[in-house]
This record gives sequence, C-alpha cells and structure tokens, in this order.
Amino acid sequence: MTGTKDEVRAAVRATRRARPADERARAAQDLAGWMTCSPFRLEYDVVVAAYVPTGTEPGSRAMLEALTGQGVRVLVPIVAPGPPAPLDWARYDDADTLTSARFGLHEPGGDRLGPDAVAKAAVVFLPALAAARTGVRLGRGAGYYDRSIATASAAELVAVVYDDELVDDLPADPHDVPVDWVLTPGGGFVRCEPAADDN
Ligand SMILES: Nc1nc2c(c(=O)[nH]1)N(C=O)[C@@H](CNc1ccc(C(=O)N[C@@H](CCC(=O)O)C(=O)O)cc1)CN2
Ligand SMILES: Nc1ncnc2c1ncn2[C@@H]1O[C@H](COP(=O)(O)OP(=O)(O)OP(=O)(O)O)[C@@H](O)[C@H]1O
Repeated sequence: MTGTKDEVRAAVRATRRARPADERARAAQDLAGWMTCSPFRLEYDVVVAAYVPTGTEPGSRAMLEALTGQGVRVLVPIVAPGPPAPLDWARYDDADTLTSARFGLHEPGGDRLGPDAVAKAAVVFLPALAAARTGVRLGRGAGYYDRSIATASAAELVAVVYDDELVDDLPADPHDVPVDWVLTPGGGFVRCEPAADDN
C-alpha cells in the first residue's frame, strides 16, 4: 500500500466502515475458528495477550471465548488516563466483566496486572489497520503497542487484519516493532518474512 501512514489509515478506515455486516460477522466467526487451529500450543494456563474488538475492527468476543475455552489465560489491554504510555493489562474471563472505557473501548473491570504482565505472554494478538508480509504493522497511530511489546520480545506477535489489509509493503518507522505473523479470516496464520534489506 502506498502513501503516508495517515493516508493508509484513512483508506483502511473508509473500507472498514463500508464492509457489510454479514461479511464482518463471517470474518469474526472465521477468526474465532483459527484460535483452535493455530500454529501455537494454546493449552491450559498458557498466557495469551489479545484485545477486545470494537467498532469496525476484525474479530469479536468469540475470538476471546475460543481462547478461554481452551483454558488459555487471556490478557487484554487497559489504556491508562493521560498521554500514550505502555499499556496496562487485565485478565479477560468473560464478556460480562467488560465495562466501557476511553476511546469507545471495552475493558475488564478486574485487577490491573501492570505493564509488565504482557512479558509472560507466549502469543500476542495485536489489533492493526493493515500489516505487510514483511512484518510491518500499522496501528491506530498512538504508539500504544509499540511502547508495550518491547517487553514481550519472547512472544509470537500476531497482527489481526481483514484479508485485503494484508499487503506486500507498508510505510514504517524505526520504532515500529515488527510482527512475526499476520492472521486474516480467509488466510489464517501467515508467517512474515522480513524484507531482504532489513537487518
Ligand atoms: N480493541 C482495541 N483495543 C485497544 C487498541 C486497539 O487498537 N483496539 N489499542 C491499540 O493501540 C489500544 C488503544 N489505542 C487507541 C489508539 C488511538 C485511539 C484513537 O482513536 N485516538 C484518537 C481520539 C479518538 C477519541 O478521542 O475518541 C486520537 O488520538 O486522535 C484509540 C485507541 C489499546 N486497546
Ligand atoms: N517505543 C516508543 N517510545 C516512545 N514513543 C513511541 C514509541 N513507539 C511509537 N512512539 C510514538 O507514537 C506515535 C505513533 O506511532 P505509530 O504511528 O507507529 O503508531 P502505531 O504503531 O500505528 O500505533 P499503535 O502501536 O498504538 O497501534 C509516534 O509519534 C511515535 O513516535
């Protein structure tokens, strides 16, 4: 995809808004399905960080339920008040514990585990507006995840996007943390290959 990060964000947001409800619902079902046939050992007590999909984002709580259904300990992000800082984390148990939060997000009301909690995650599913096969991930532009996942360097990082948001190339900055995998509803888990000229 060409253009500045903000141009690509605007284009993706417009496409997401226009995506028919039945297609979103099918994609959410497919993404939940991939949680039970992933390339990872998602078994009892393994820690997985994910997110609560909101608005036009790909996925739904079915994705989280598919994880907790396997006994996985699911963490989801908590945005602290104030300017962007590393994300806090809380355990996701079931949808009933979610409350409305900043930016139209839904967050668990339970204990805050602190920014370091994500370091225990074996897999981190990251929300994204687009992702490149080289591992470049484009987020919403506040830098929350880039500030947070340096502490999760042992984890498999998986950007979750719609099929048409997995592209060959995206604009990148030095602070962008590359992802290892991209998950799409139609294509499942795709391993990223850093561009040949990356170090
Ligand atoms: N579901 C979900 N949870 C998530 C993220 C996400 O992308 N999706 N995040 C991924 O990072 C973090 C929150 N990041 C956000 C980054 C920017 C804006 C945003 O829209 N900012 C606008 C102001 C919008 C408003 O005031 O309502 C802005 O800063 O201009 C919202 C959330 C943590 N939790
Ligand atoms: N590790 C970091 N430390 C401090 N500032 C950072 C860090 N990572 C990103 N930023 C800042 O955050 C802002 C947004 O960065 P960028 O456009 O890459 O966000 P993004 O990856 O789309 O968002 P997100 O990570 O929340 O999904 C930029 O001003 C950038 O300088």
